[in-house]
Amino acid sequence: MSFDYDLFVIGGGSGGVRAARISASEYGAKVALAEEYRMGGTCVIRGCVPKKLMVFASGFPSAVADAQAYGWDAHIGTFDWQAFRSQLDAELTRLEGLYRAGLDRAGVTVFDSRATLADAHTVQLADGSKVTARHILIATGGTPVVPEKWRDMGGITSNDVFLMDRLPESILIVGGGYIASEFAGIFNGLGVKTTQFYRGAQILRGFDEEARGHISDEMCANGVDLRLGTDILEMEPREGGKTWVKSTTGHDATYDAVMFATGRKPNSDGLGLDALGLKLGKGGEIPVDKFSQTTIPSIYAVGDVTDRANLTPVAIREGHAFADTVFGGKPTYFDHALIPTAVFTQPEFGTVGLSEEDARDQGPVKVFSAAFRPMHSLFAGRQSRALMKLIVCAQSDKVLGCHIVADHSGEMIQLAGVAIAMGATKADFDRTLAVHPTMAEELVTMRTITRSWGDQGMSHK
Ligand SMILES: Cc1cc2nc3c(=O)[nH]c(=O)nc-3n(C[C@H](O)[C@H](O)[C@H](O)COP(=O)(O)OP(=O)(O)OC[C@H]3O[C@@H](n4cnc5c(N)ncnc54)[C@H](O)[C@@H]3O)c2cc1C
Ligand SMILES: NC(=O)c1ccc[n+]([C@@H]2O[C@H](COP(=O)([O-])OP(=O)(O)OC[C@H]3O[C@@H](n4cnc5c(N)ncnc54)[C@H](O)[C@@H]3O)[C@@H](O)[C@H]2O)c1
Repeated sequence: MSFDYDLFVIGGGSGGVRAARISASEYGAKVALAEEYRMGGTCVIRGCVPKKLMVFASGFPSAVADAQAYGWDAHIGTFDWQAFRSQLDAELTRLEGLYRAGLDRAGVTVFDSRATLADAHTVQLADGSKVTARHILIATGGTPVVPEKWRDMGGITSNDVFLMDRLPESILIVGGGYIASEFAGIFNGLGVKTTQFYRGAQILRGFDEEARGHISDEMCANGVDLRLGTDILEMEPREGGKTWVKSTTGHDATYDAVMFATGRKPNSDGLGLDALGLKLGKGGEIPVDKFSQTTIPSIYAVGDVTDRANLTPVAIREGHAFADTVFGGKPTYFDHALIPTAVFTQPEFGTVGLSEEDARDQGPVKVFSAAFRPMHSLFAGRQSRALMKLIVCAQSDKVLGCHIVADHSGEMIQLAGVAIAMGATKADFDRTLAVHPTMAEELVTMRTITRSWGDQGMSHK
């Protein structure tokens, strides 16, 4: 049977673009890709990139305050959201152009259109036309979810933040995950009166508990009004686009904006998968095997739509592995076991491997933990503390986890991730010479065990 293309990719985000480019340029496949919004997907257009630029923008007031302590006659002035936004828009347009150019160079045909599946080898475009392909890759990403009760009440999500006409004077952020906690720091840093509601006991569920507590203390000290064990009880739109909210703890206030960062769901609705007999998971994710293949052999899926680990580098690796497997003749899969990641809260959180809680459930561990006031902020008179933590298997001496709460910890954790992926032991860390004076030197100079857990009978895998 002959097809129009060897591969049709649905979705021009991190996973889809990588898969399309590698399949076409390295393996000579005839590839088409459909994108319904803007090339680059969530990461480039409304995720990692604009978010990180907002993190940078929000860091200047504290940098200027530090500058004063260092002897500079420095004053911050006011923040011009419109000026920032036009720079931001121009940068995103530039990056979008680079993505398009990359696809073009690789010889990928691009359809600026929504695409759905008509059958196991046929894609239907928004204008009704149909295109056939030997393989179809679904890389449609995810979308923010607002709790049903509060939809249509004027709340915003991370998709809307980058398109705001003006900076709100006050904001309520609902949620305790990556997005809520990052944006609480961003808005607070930009001078917006920021309240965060999280219904659970501590933000950033699933991460190391000591690190979560440390971040939340620092966020509060920086001025975020973080209310734990708190959710929205009642909500009403008010004049001038404001919103009145009553919390489950009896507090009520009117906010200029309410942002829901209450999770994301895979973009699998309306793709036509049901009709093909492809059953979705409970959260709408497309189930795949380790090679990203669905139960229909010609259809694969990568990235957030599969809800494995919803991070850009993961989507890219999955997309690349797909191309190597299907067109490169090298069966390859991405192992999701050890994922270094950073949460761009203020202070930043870099983390890789097991939390203290997960590690001690699996066997005996030694914990090395140090909280201290780093030189840079100490001199500036700030009280903020950094946290460096290593979780070590008591039997093998292998470092199982590393958790850093400090400025630039995302940069540090990238390198700690290399050592841990290589199976480094605490002794390997210890015999590495310190780089002085840095914060990271603490990672190779912690000699005293802070805590030990478990009997000495078992060892970690
Ligand atoms: C606010 C925010 C901040 C983030 N920050 C980080 C970070 O700092 N670091 C990190 O690693 N990750 C971060 N992420 C997560 C990261 O953005 C995602 O994990 C990553 O973009 C997933 O890539 P993907 O290819 O699966 O999907 P996406 O990048 O979402 O791409 C999917 C594309 O498919 C298109 N599409 C959907 N349906 C169709 C259809 N039927 N037809 C045609 N096109 C379609 C969409 O328009 C979209 O462009 C962040 C996410 C958000 C929301
Ligand atoms: N720095 C990064 O790498 C980065 C940054 C942003 C996002 N991401 C990725 O995007 C994913 C999604 O981020 P997210 O923060 O939207 O999701 P999340 O799942 O991490 O957090 C959602 C939060 O909303 C809360 N919540 C859910 N339903 C609620 C309800 N009905 N009422 C009140 N609270 C509710 C949850 O308890 C949780 O705290 C992340 O898991 C991550 O993989 C990564």
